[in-house]
Amino acid sequence: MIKMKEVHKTYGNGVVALSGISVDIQQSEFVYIVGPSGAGKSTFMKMMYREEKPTSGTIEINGVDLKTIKDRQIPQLRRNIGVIFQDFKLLQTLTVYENIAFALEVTEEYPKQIKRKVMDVLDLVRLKHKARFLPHELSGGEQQRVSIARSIVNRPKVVVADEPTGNLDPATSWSIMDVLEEINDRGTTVLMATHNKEIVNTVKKRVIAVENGRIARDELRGVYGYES
Ligand SMILES: Nc1ncnc2c1ncn2[C@@H]1O[C@H](COP(=O)(O)OP(=O)(O)OP(=O)(O)O)[C@@H](O)[C@H]1O
Repeated sequence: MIKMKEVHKTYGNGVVALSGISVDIQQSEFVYIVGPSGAGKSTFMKMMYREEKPTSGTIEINGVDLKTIKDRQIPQLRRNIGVIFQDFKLLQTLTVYENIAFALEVTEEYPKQIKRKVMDVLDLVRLKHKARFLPHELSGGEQQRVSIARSIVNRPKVVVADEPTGNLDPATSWSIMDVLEEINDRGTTVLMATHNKEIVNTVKKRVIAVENGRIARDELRGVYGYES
């Protein structure tokens, strides 16, 4: 479902962030992207939702070639790919409910359907009771669960999570991991860039290690393999 072929990325300042990345990821896989700081993990993730374009090479998601896609088709692409960030990126003036509904309204759904879908995902992340809260009234873990709910409300086939536990304490990180595993069990492909050694070494999944912009390891049920 995700095919990267010989992907290179050189930023405008001349930094080579990725070189010669080729990888195949199947529907329903759970993949950790690990590697030292500055190795190219975020750049790899940004390619998936076309925040960045490759300098050369091809990326295909669900048969759609991201290189030839037109700008006006990007919103459609992004509805098929849920994105979760380390810093949640919730809209601070909107309630939990509104933050999630916002992601749906651009798809022009009926109000009744919007309500059902938002409450369903809030149920999944165990936050139905906080639907009317504002982001600043929630803990970090709760905010991340809202952002996960927002990322999956359009039922994307792929969820891309860039350091989703980076700002959270260990116990909260495990609860986020539970939610991501549940989404994955329902058939969604999950790509998670992380520095969380304990999670990677405990919840065994495919591990793709990026070092100096290249794939250094790609192992099923792999290990974190770095000191921190
Ligand atoms: N927008 C940008 N413009 C120029 N250089 C960039 C840009 N974004 C990242 N880089 C550079 O590309 C390289 C890879 O960065 P990237 O953020 O992908 O690494 P990372 O593995 O995610 O790091 P970390 O674990 O610290 O988040 C780094 O050398 C970084 O400085």
